[in-house]
Amino acid sequence: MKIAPSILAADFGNLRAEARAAAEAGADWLHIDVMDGCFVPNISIGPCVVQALRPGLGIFFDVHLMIRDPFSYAEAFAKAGADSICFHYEADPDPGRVIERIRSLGKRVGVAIKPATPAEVLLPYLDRIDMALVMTVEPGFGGQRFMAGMMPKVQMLRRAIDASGRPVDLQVDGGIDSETAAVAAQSGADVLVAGSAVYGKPDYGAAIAALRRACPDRA
Ligand SMILES: O=C(CO)[C@H](O)[C@H](O)COP(=O)(O)O
Ligand SMILES: [Fe+2]
Repeated sequence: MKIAPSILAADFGNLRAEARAAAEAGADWLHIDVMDGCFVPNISIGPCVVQALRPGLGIFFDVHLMIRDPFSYAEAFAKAGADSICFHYEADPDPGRVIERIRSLGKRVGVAIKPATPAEVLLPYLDRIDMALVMTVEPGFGGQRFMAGMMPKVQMLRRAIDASGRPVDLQVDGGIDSETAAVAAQSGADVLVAGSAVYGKPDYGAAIAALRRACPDRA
């Protein structure tokens, strides 16, 4: 199980130290939420912030693009130091061309689906992506309640990924805490994003360890 703290819940006045603290506390990936005020009703950070965080920080940068036109912006995030670029299926009428674009930039590629989007839309792309992301909140804000109703989508994708034989990560994002981490892991997720459940706690190491402990062995 990989734990990916989301810096959306970090102290933005202290972002470099916060990113480093999560890495030193045992995080596997750093989840970086990018919001444009168009695709979602909130604005967070852009490529220059990703670039500012990169020097001296070896942790895997998992960039979650909640923006319109990911095709055009992928290059800026790749140059800024993203390791993985995950865009929303709903953000481009031709997700295949965005996948190819990110791949051509030499980055790992993920595709995310909003709660109203059926998981079946991802099936045609499982042969060419590195990660599928099932949102368990409406994208746009941290600190929302986990939507357990998304678990059948996670279960279906777990079966499809296993059947494909490809190493596709299955990420769940939104409302993860010790209780919901167990639910997501049991459903087949292998990467958990956690904003408030890490950055909202006084001890990041203990918070990450608690999430890991909550997950059953299968995960
Ligand atoms: O993509 C996101 C919101 O759109 C965030 O990654 C997510 O909400 C994490 O925050 P929390 O764990 O507090 O729910
Ligand atoms: Fe996210």
